[in-house]
Amino acid sequence: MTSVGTALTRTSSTDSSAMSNIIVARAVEDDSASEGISASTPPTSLTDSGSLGSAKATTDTLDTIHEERLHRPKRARSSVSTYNLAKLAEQQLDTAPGSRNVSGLTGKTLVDDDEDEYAAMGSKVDKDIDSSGDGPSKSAELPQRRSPRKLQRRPTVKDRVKKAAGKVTSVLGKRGRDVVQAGKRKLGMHEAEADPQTKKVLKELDMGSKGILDEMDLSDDAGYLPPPRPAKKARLDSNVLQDTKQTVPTAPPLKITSGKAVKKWQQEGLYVGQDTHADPTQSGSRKKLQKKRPTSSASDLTPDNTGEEPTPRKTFMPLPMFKYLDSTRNFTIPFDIYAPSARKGDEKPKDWHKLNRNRLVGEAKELWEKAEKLPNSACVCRTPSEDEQGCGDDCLNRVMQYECNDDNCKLPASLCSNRAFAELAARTKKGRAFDVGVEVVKTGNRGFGVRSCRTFVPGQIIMEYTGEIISEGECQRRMAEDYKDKQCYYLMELERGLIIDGTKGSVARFINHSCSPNCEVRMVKVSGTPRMAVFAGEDGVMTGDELTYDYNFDNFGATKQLCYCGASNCRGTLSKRLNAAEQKKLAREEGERRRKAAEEARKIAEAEAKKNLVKKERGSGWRGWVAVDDPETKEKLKREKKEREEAQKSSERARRLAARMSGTPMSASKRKASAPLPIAEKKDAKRRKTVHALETVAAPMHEEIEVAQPARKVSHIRTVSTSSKFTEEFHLHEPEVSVSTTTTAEEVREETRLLDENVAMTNGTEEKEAGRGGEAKSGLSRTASKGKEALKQVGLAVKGSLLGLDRNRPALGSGKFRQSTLSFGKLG
Ligand SMILES: C[S@@+](CC[C@H](N)C(=O)[O-])C[C@H]1O[C@@H](n2cnc3c(N)ncnc32)[C@H](O)[C@@H]1O
Repeated sequence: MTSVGTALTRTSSTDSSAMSNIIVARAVEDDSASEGISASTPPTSLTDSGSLGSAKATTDTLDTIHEERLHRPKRARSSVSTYNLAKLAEQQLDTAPGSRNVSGLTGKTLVDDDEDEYAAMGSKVDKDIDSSGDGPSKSAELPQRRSPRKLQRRPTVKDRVKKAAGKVTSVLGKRGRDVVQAGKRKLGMHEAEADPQTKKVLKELDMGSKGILDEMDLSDDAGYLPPPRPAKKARLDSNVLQDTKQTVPTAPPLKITSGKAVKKWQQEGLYVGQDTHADPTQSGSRKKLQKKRPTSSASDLTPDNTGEEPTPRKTFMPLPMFKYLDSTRNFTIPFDIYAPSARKGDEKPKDWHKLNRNRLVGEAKELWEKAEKLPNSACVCRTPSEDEQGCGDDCLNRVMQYECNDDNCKLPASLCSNRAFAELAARTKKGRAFDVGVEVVKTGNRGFGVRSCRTFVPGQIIMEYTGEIISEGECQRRMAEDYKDKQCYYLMELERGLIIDGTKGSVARFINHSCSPNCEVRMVKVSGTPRMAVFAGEDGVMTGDELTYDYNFDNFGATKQLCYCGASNCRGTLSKRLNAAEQKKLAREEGERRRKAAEEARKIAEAEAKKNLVKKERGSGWRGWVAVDDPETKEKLKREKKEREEAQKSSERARRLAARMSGTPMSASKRKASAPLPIAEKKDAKRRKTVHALETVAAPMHEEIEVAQPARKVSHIRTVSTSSKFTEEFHLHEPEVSVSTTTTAEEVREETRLLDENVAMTNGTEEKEAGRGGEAKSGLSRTASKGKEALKQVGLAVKGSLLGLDRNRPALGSGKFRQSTLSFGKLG
């Protein structure tokens, strides 16, 4: 490629556009020259008609511009192949250097009248492309040879701007440096005149290797650089404002844009906030929405094209998607995003004939026609203030259950709030899911039901209850014959003895009953015709809620259907709502029933508490083992024991014991007659009975004086028995006490008293138990028999001994006594 020397300027950074933006400044001698050539940038593609017609366009009048505004110029598409313009320019320069124009191609623009030149250019291009081998020949794509008139392109916005300005501007930014500088000076962007040295540097900087210009970022630091160019739009605006005023004061105002497509940001969807300015109900036409919405741009605060206040862009987090929702974390989808919808495969109601309009059936027709015409109603509501609604609660039409319309209401529809059916008709006309707003779904235990797919404000109409309008007679017949085996009835009283049978009817027939409903059904006369509709209750309806109303069911049959509404105030059955007096009576009865139940519960609780108290007082009788190595504990135990002894001496029991020992036994019957035994004693008495039976065999003269004690840890120390004396020594560890039994009656008594409390001994099982104890067996058996013998001699009998050694530790002196009884008795 031949270098075009210093005259070439590169203004774009991309390869393709770099080539297409080449201009030959050599041909431009001064500012006036630039006027002549105006926007004669070589075509960047075959379809870039803007370039082709540019020369002609500059001569058009403003009138033409105005006309042309009706037709938007087509923009060049980047996908279309472009000429190798550098090469073309090179050839043109070589072949006709003297006749080059600013495009550097032919010395004339492509739309020059000289047809031969045009043809030559076409063949040149063809040849050039073919020979380059870059791809298929583009000759087929070349503009067809046509009259110069036809080749004129429509002026673009830029053209119009230039025209309006009257002189050439730097609209396209594709001028030689001189032209650009001249243009800048014209725009008041004065550049300091560079000295020759600076010019040289600039020249060098402008030149890249191989004659291709590099795009340079020349910072202001250099001192000789022009001030930064204002944004293109600003330049355009200032140009137009300046130049239009001066040169074409009569020109009609032109809408000037930068020519760039404005990025339109989505206003709804996953990544945008929820309360959009757009009404989602109107979202059918994308275009409409776009118009409604303020145009936003990348910045968060961007003034829109309409010149309104900047609209802050919503920066909410996106909705959680995919994996996040699969996790076990509970997540509630915001109501205005949540869009429940029946799924594929969900059960659908069968045998349902949809009927979206009321249909008069049988004699109902006659009744309807014969019926006295309803009197007309008219309201006199005043125009509401800004924060009010027209035709509110005191609207005469509303009170009379009439819907307002243009005949009976003076307010315009937009200000009247009593036009529910009109609103419904407008909303459902489109028939889209959101507008309809409900769907039929299967419930757990109440058959099908109706779910809301959107929100409804309190009192808003949701849907009409339609079906066959029948007479009361027909209703009875259907109940008795047609529906006798049915579980569900869809009959609703309309008025004047007419009934709507929704068996064939609208979706409203599927609405279930609730004792705490979120909707209500009301009759409204629309243009004199009574119609039923379901309205949102006083709390409104949220997306996903099941719609319910109170059936206030008149149950003629004997059996009442159970209600599964689950409300806290559920009446239990699908029955009639009670009036105030009935409710009062019911409440009274309910109160009484509750009071009785509470009394009963209190009694039971008291009895239970008593039982527990007795249990607690009685105790378990087992205290468990206590370690007595600690001297302090030992001391404490001794002290406690002494206190107990003191207390017992003066106790009733001690007196009785003393009485017995002194030979005045109390019979069991007498004892019974006296003060009742404490529970522990009762238990002991039972045990004594057993003991007594044994004793009867062994020592019939014996009188029991000892009772059983729970096992205690006892160390047997020594048994000494002589003919006159029976001594056994043992040590009781809990409570800490050393016991020495003696043969004397006094000593035995004393021991007995001590043992009464502390020592556990076996009765009757001693030999058996001891038999397993090896050494203990002989020793203890012997001791026992000797002891008994000795006691006999001193007038005492002993039944039982220090036996019942622990099987695992049979050695004498270290055994643990299990439950055992030591009985002493006086020989008769
Ligand atoms: C007008 S239909 C409602 C739609 C009905 N669930 C269906 O599947 O066609 C009335 C019937 O629904 C059932 N139903 C409605 N609400 C109910 C409730 N709260 N508890 C039990 N059954 C109910 C009863 O069988 C009743 O006769």
